[in-house]
Amino acid sequence: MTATLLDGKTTARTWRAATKARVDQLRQAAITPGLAVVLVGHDPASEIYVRNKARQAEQVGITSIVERLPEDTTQAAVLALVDRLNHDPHVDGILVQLPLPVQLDETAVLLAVAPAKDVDGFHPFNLGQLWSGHPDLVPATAAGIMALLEAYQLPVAGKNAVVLGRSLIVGRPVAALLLAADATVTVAHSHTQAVEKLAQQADILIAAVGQANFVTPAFVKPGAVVIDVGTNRVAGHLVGDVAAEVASQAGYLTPVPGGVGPMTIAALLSQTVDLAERRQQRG
Ligand SMILES: Nc1nc2c(c(=O)[nH]1)N[C@@H](CN(C=O)c1ccc(C(=O)N[C@@H](CCC(=O)O)C(=O)O)cc1)CN2
Repeated sequence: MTATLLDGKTTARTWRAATKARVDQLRQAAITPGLAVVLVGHDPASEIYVRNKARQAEQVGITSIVERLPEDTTQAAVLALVDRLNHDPHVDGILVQLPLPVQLDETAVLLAVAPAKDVDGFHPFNLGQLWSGHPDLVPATAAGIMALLEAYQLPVAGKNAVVLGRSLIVGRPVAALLLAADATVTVAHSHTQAVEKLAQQADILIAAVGQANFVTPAFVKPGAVVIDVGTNRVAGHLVGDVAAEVASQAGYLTPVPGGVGPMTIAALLSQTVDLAERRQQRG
């Protein structure tokens, strides 16, 4: 058996086309969606992701502003910028690219983003909505994973899902979304005992640990859906958290690159347009 690959690149392209159609509608009503991206410092991976976000936003007709701040920026300067964006009527969505330089308090910065413009869904208000079973603005990678499962008509309700990793960006929000979709969810992390055995119970296995080739065939129930969220650079190559041999054990598998990554940006753009549509409804 060889796993069916879940093609995030193609699925994201289709999603972006739908998003563009929504932008075209808004533009007829003289509304142009606006996305502000705050990038502090020069993390090379963040530079790539921010460039891709801005380029793809422009391709679907969203105006994107990238606000760059130097590596040694103070907390006060970041908060002042976020406050300005919170009050800018042309900005529908604000995101602060993570990780932030060490001198900055990430929690305080994310708290400063107005919940109604929190297109990344990291504000405690939106996380509270998510965990209380009423997801609204949700973290993009988690939304992208759910959209990919839906695009391939892979059922979630009643399935056992195991999430490897408990990060703010992926593990926690995808666990909440799987729960909201009626899966039985287990979150494993660095202190979890017998993680292989636990993972073997999964119909849906989400690998978001940030360790190349962490998930071997011994983790995978034959036929399981395996979602690889890893973006590890090994000898200049991008590799996931899932070892290549898993392809002969899983039923469905996301490739890296070309799986979850493109879906993350497609989800972000779609959610930016959700916010612009709300602006239109407010009149
Ligand atoms: N504020 C945020 N920061 C970060 C997030 C986030 O959702 N919000 N997620 C990650 C990085 N990320 C988006 O920001 C992201 C990661 C990967 C990709 C992607 O398309 N990957 C491609 C490969 C690209 C490459 O060559 O590196 C793929 O997997 O095919 C998009 C977005 C951390 N920070």
